[in-house]
Amino acid sequence: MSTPDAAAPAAAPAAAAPGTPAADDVPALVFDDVGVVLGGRLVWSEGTFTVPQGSVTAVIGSNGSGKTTMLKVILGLVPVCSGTVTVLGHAPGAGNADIGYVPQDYTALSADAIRARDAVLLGLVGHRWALSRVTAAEKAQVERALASVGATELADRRLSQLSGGQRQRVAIAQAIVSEPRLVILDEPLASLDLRNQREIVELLGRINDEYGVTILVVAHDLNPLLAELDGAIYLLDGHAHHAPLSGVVDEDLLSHLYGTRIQVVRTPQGEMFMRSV
Ligand SMILES: Nc1ncnc2c1ncn2[C@@H]1O[C@H](COP(=O)(O)OP(=O)(O)OP(=O)(O)O)[C@@H](O)[C@H]1O
Repeated sequence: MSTPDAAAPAAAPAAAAPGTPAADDVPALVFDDVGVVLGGRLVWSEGTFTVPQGSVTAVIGSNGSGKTTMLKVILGLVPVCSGTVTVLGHAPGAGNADIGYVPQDYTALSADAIRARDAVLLGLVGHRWALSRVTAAEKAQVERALASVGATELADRRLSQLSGGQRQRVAIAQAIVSEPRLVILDEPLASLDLRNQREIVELLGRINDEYGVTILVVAHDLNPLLAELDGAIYLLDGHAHHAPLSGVVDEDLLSHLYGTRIQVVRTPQGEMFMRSV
């Protein structure tokens, strides 16, 4: 886990027995008839789906449909009002050491004056920050995480001195430094230009390919992610669903989801993209 917020004590939804080891063959997520109420209002319900380990999955839906709430349920930060949730074989919150989290407002949450290397270190030893010396092995792990996101040269710079794309790399390094099995990112492409969007998506694809890490990413625009996606959790008409990519890239579904006519374009070169028409 990479943020103090995400490391908060889990709520206690009905779920799988805590302490069950996260075996490689358990699904990343199992939702069974899950619903969530916030402030007395049902956000979404009837969530019944399975997300396999090693997959890249988008979380999509219109503004306010409950995407961030979905992530908070998975992290054990929001209790469910019905159904059961299992995350890597555990109750939500119980297996958070296996989850890396990049919040939507990473920059706002992190102290701007902190150096990139120390921000990544927080993802590894945040729970005992300043309590004990950092070991050589932990320092090496931090350098590896920085290198794997192409941020070695940024290590000594303060977050306030980095561009949005550079900060997003540091945020991802912080999320993966503890070698999690599931990485959750809340709108990591928001406010990035097209080149940085492409680079971050390629980086997520590489983390998924090389380490088999399951990736869950909230996105408003599926286009930059299409090459890497296996499927999507979509929030539609107050219900949570999951479908493989072939099921999600459907003009009627996407038009209904976004409340505007969406056309799926396939080029003779085999490329695919969506546009509002
Ligand atoms: N703590 C809370 N108490 C009451 N209602 C809340 C709380 N947090 C969120 N909500 C409401 O729950 C709904 C879902 O919010 P959420 O942030 O999950 O949506 P979202 O799909 O991530 O939105 P966006 O795309 O705009 O970021 C919204 O109507 C929001 O106002």
